[in-house]
Amino acid sequence: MNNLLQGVNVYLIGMMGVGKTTVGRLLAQELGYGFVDTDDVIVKAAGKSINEIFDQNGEGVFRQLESDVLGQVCAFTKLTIATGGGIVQRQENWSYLHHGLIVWLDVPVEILLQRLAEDTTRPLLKDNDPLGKLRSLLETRTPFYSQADLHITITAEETPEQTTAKIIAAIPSVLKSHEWKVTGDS
Ligand SMILES: Nc1ncnc2c1ncn2[C@@H]1O[C@H](COP(=O)(O)OP(=O)(O)O)[C@@H](O)[C@H]1O
Ligand SMILES: O=C(O)C1=C[C@@H](OP(=O)(O)O)[C@@H](O)[C@H](O)C1
Ligand SMILES: [Mg+2]
Repeated sequence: MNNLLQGVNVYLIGMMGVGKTTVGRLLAQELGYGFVDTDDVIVKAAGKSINEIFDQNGEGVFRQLESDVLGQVCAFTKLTIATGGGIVQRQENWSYLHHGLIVWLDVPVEILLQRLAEDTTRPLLKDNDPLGKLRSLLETRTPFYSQADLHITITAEETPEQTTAKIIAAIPSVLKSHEWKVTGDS
């Protein structure tokens, strides 16, 4: 698989809680790739949590940091990159994402809510109606997520390992048609 990808980066996109960070780490191991989480890089660079960035500096500052990080990581190869759920909403980010293979992880919002019920690290979910918030974010973002090269739907019972295997099985189907023109006769 690694040979087939020829070092092309893999970007995981999708709603908060779909498992981009969890699956991204596993996928990187399977591919023999490095792993980067854009949220982690932002937190380290800013020296504060995502909640603190949103509270003290505002979402706009967070989004600019996110674009800056994405612009920097896309200069590297052999990376699996877990992005934040809102990265797709800035047009400029797509010019970075399209350097690699983009995988949309898609989980029903009811499952996302269960997974994130006790979570306090996602500022956008501090809402009186978190399910409504997730639904409305998904509605806004679906046209963007749909631009991914691969759409992986995930069921309630699926483990991160199973999702990782599904992504790996699906990658060959998109490689040949893609603009990086990854070569290979078979
Ligand atoms: N396949 C899965 N099944 C059950 N829980 C999962 C699965 N994948 C991720 N989780 C859990 O859901 C939460 C969000 O996962 P995370 O990887 O941080 O998602 P994202 O980076 O997309 O926001 C974490 O608590 C994680 O342990
Ligand atoms: O959906 C979003 O806008 C966000 C998702 C978060 O990352 P995850 O998708 O990894 O949860 C994080 O970037 C921030 O809280 C904003
Ligand atoms: Mg994450």
